Amino acid sequence: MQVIIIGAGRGARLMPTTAETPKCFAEIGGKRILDWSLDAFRQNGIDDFCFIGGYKIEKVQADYPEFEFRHNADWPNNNILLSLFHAEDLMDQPFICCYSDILFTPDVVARVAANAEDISLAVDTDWLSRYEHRTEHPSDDAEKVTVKNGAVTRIHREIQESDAHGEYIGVAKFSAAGAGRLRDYYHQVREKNAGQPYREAAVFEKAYLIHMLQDMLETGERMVHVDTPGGYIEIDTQQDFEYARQHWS
Ligand SMILES: Nc1ccn([C@@H]2O[C@H](COP(=O)(O)OP(=O)(O)OP(=O)(O)O)[C@@H](O)[C@H]2O)c(=O)n1
Ligand SMILES: C[C@](O)(CO)[C@H](O)COP(=O)(O)O
Repeated sequence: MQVIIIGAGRGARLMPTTAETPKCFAEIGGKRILDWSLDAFRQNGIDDFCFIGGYKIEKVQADYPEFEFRHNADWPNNNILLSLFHAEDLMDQPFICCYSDILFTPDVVARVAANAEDISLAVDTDWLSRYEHRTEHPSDDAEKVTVKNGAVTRIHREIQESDAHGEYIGVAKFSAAGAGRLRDYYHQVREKNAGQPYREAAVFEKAYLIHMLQDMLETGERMVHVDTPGGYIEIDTQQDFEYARQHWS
C-alpha cells in the first residue's frame, strides 16, 4: 500500500521549534512525529512512503533517503489539496494519505487499511475530550464529520459540536477506483476554479482537502468513516505540543 505524507507546510504556529526543521521533526517522547507515523504504518507491514515536502524539505531528504519525494516548492501560496496532488502520479493505485503533523496509533492504520470501501476517512470519536484543553485551536477549527448508516454525510469546520460524530484526523484511504474518482474530480474543479474562490477558500490554490471531499459528497460520492476513540493527537500549536508530550507514549 502506497502512503502519501502531506508535509509541505511551514508549521508557523509551532515556532520556534520549527525554525530550522519541519514540524514533523518535533519530538514527542523522544521520537519525531514523523517516526511515530512511520512506525504506525510499518507495524501493519506498510512501508512504501512518499513525502510531499516544501518547507525544509532538504532536512527530510537528508534523514529519510528511503522515501520517494515530491517537492511542493510553492507551499507558501497553496494548501493541503494542491500539496497532495504533487503526488498525483502515485494515485493510480490504492493509497493512504496523512498529514505529517499528527500522532496516531497502529490500530488506526490497521482499521483504515482493512476497510474495503473506495473512500474511507479516519475519525476520532473521542475528539471533544481533547478540545476541552485546546484553547489555542478551538473546536470551530476542527475538521468535523456528520454521519449516517456508516457513511459520512458532511465534512466541514462549521458542523456544530453537538452534531459532529467526530473529527477527521487527516488519514484517508482510497482504493484504486476511489483514487481515480478523486483525481477526475480534482481536474474538473481545478479547470473551473483555478485562480478563483473555491468553497471556503479565497482561491482554489488555498483549498483544503476537506473542501473538495465535501464537494464530492455533494455530488453523491460515498465515503465511510473508520472510527478511533482517541488514539490520535494533532500538533498545531505550542499547547498541542505540550499536551502531546504529556499524553502520548
Ligand atoms: N501548503 C501546505 C500547507 C500545509 N501542508 C501540510 O498539511 C498538513 C496540515 O496543515 P497544517 O496543520 O495547517 O500545518 P502547517 O501549515 O504546517 O502549520 P501552520 O499553519 O502553523 O504553518 C501539515 O502536515 C502540513 O505540512 C502542506 O503540505 N502544504
Ligand atoms: C488542517 C488542520 O490542521 C486541521 O485541524 C487545521 O485546520 C489547519 O488550520 P489552518 O487554518 O490552516 O491554520
